[in-house]
Amino acid sequence: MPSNEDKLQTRSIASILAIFDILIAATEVDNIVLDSRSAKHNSLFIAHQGTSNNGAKYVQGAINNGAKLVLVNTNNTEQHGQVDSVGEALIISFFELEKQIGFICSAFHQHVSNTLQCVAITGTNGKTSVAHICAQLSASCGENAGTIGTMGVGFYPKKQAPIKILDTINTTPDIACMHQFAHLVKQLGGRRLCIEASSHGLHQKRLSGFKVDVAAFTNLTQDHLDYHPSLNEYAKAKRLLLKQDGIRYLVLNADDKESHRWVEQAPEHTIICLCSVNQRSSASLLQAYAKHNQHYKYCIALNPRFTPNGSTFKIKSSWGQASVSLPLIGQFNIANLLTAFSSLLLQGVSFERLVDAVPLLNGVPGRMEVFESIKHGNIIVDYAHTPDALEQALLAARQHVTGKLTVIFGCGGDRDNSKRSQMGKIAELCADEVILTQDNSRNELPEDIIADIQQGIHQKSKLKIELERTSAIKQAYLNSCTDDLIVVAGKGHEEYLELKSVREHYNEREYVKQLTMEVRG
Ligand SMILES: CC(=O)N[C@H]1[C@@H](OP(=O)(O)OP(=O)(O)OC[C@H]2O[C@@H](n3ccc(=O)[nH]c3=O)[C@H](O)[C@@H]2O)O[C@H](CO)[C@@H](O)[C@@H]1O[C@H](C)C(=O)N[C@@H](C)C(=O)N[C@H](CCC(=O)O)C(=O)O
Ligand SMILES: Nc1ncnc2c1ncn2[C@@H]1O[C@H](COP(=O)(O)OP(=O)(O)OP(=O)(O)O)[C@@H](O)[C@H]1O
Repeated sequence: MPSNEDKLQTRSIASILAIFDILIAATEVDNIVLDSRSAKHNSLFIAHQGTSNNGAKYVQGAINNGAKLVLVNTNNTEQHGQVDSVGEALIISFFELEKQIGFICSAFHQHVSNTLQCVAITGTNGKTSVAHICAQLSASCGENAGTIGTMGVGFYPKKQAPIKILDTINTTPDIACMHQFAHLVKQLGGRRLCIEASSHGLHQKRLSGFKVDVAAFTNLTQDHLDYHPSLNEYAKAKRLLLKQDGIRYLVLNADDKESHRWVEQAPEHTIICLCSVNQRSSASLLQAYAKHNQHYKYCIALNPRFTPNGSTFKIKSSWGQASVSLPLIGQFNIANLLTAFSSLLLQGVSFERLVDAVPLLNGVPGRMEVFESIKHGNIIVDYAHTPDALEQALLAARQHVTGKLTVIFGCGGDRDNSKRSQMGKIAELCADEVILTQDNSRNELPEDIIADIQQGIHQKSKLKIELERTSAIKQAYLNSCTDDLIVVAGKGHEEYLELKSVREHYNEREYVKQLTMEVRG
């Protein structure tokens, strides 16, 4: 496998600049970066206007790190193409640079996104799950697929175990990284790319120049109100995905009322697939609707039955119907499956092959991941960190427990604090015991965050507080019986705890695995 450092087949930067009437001598750059800290020998650094800073401040830093070429914005047409030198580096002024960053990065990477079947997923919850389910199904059906999102850049080769290529800081990385990572996936033999489009990423245009074939929307509930001024603005940011280049298909969650606005604003000629895990009534309505409108398809799940390890249900769709057994916990994973399934059907993957691939699915690490125990209750490690996700996770867990359901969670610091008491309320309502602990408290005191969560909890008899996360898990575990279930929410796959702005190593999945094994032995 090529490492991230390997040189990719890229286009000459001089030929790209020539499109904009900027003529420079043949100059080879190895990569394009928007962050001076990632610049290396032979990089092109593009000074991008961010939300709080302008990349122009970091030109010298990029040059110190080895950047050979730098593009900086000018609003003066006469300065367009002006070249200054600093040591051996060239700094080129570019008129309205911001509008062309996507094109430049895309052209440098041979417009790779045009050559991949790209599925972009947005929504408050389920993006990572859908992206990974989609890539896994694709690989099982014989088409290698890559993923870009919260879990970094991944690759699902057909007939082999998935590969983690690299970690990313953001769910939706910056423009230069998006094109570069897509190129890596292509280089590994990827035919499909499943990407997570976060509301921040869409609002900050991190998908500029990226061609998307299928846009999928999972759901909308409250999150990120520290960044978006209102829920309406947050919803609008998500709908920016509709403006992405190349969209031919939309996959929408018909059970979420926000989907109506997606339908209203859908680009002309897109084919829309409506998914539903709701009751028969809505399902037959969708079916009838799709029959009378050639722009609509449907994909619905009927009669779900929950088993200890997942669910069985019938899929009815514009492409056919079949009974399936899904080895993932929770009703929301049925919805996630339908979204991934429909995206692939729209792109021409065979219904029968997809149906055969469903029982082979593996869960996404840290998403409703069950650690079984013989002597005590099982533990589920989950990434729920929004009110809706916590509710869905606990409702799902309830379907798999006969004894006591305990939830252990905290909330992140320096982020939307209005969700804290709501999460407290949901925990009290859906679990028998609530243990509050620390999450990534960042610059806040964990005690203050816990106090905010407690505002939503009235039955104090249900409540325990244990600041130290592993102690909270251990205590709950040792006090549990075999028919009890413990859900530890918030950290999922992450391998750190961010306290006082310092990231300490912390791997909850490893800890829980050890704990359940130790006591077993
Ligand atoms: C608030 C926010 O979204 N910030 C993101 C944003 O930063 P920014 O626009 O403020 O960048 P900036 O600091 O103004 O810098 C401007 C430019 O200078 C560059 N720079 C900056 C510093 C430096 O030393 N050298 C340098 O070259 C930056 O790379 C950037 O190109 O653009 C950066 C590059 O794309 C992101 O890394 C950064 O994410 C920060 C780390 C972050 O925490 N973002 C979170 C809120 C986020 O985006 N989350 C979503 C997922 C949300 C979800 O869970 O659904 C995500 O997609 O990750
Ligand atoms: N379709 C869904 N609806 C509601 N909750 C969901 C759904 N899918 C997953 N969840 C819950 O949300 C949590 C996060 O899931 P996932 O990582 O797939 O979402 P995400 O949108 O990628 O989140 P993030 O943007 O924070 O990375 C899961 O651990 C689970 O508890």
